[in-house]
Amino acid sequence: MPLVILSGLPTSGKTTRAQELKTFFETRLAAQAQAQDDSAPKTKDYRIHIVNDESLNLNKHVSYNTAADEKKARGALMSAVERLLSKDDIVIVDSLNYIKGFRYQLYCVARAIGTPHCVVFCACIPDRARAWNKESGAYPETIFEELLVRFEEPDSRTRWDSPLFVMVPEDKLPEDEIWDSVILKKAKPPNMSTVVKVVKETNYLYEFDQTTQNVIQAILDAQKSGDPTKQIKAPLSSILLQLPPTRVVTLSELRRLRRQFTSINKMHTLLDMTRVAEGFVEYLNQNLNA
Ligand SMILES: Nc1ncnc2c1ncn2[C@@H]1O[C@H](COP(=O)(O)OP(=O)(O)OP(=O)(O)O)[C@@H](O)[C@H]1O
Repeated sequence: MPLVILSGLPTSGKTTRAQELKTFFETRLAAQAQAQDDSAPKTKDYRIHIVNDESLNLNKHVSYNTAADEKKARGALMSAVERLLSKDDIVIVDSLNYIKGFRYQLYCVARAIGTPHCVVFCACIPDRARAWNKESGAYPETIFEELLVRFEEPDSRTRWDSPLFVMVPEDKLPEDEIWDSVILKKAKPPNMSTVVKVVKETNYLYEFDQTTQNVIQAILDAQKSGDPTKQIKAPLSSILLQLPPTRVVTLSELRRLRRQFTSINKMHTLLDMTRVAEGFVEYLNQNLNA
């Protein structure tokens, strides 16, 4: 049965999704068994496993410390997948899976035993994942920031990242699409998130630049004409921008923060422009008022 590879930034909601997926598979498989044959034994003849740091007794504060520690942790993950995956076992790999070469190796394990696979990408803006990490204390701050920079986002154009299901924390799990592609193994039309992604990639950086530039322009306009203590409504953002009340923000400062925000986020080509604008406003609120 299939291998489901989760991928996402640290503390972006992967384990939450893994549990949701497990419950979904259990419910749907049980309903299917019931519908097929009422006299069928009620015991399940399939197993569903979540492989993650917790199941492997790995400590995030240690596993990502050095390249050697990471290699060891990835080795443990890979061995568990190789041991568990079979025609009767669904394996959900709940880990960052942020290196494309590693996702390729996982895909090869599924191929080797002739079972389908898919990638579920938990897309989440870095600021939100950062806030969740602060709350949960899952990763030390420096390790969190390093992982953010190194993250290699899944790309549905590669065979090992396809089929790819992309969702932000608010999205409903695309249960039927996942079921069709990895359990029923129907030939899959590109899913909506994939289509949206491909369209976006062409213009993404241009739109990203325009969106963040518009936020900066809104600040400059407000500073020129208005009361600097008021909150500014920047284009596309429902989150208000709060300027520091006691000083004027310079253009070079804004440009520097925009460069930083761009370098952290430009890889995340799945964000729509509303999220980019709001992410940038939140980033400015944090950094201008620190
Ligand atoms: N949709 C959501 N809404 C609100 N909070 C969420 C949501 N998803 C996850 N969280 C919170 O974010 C934190 C991290 O969630 P979770 O453990 O699922 O992430 P993860 O990506 O598996 O983390 P890790 O990288 O540590 O394995 C938790 O404190 C959880 O409560």
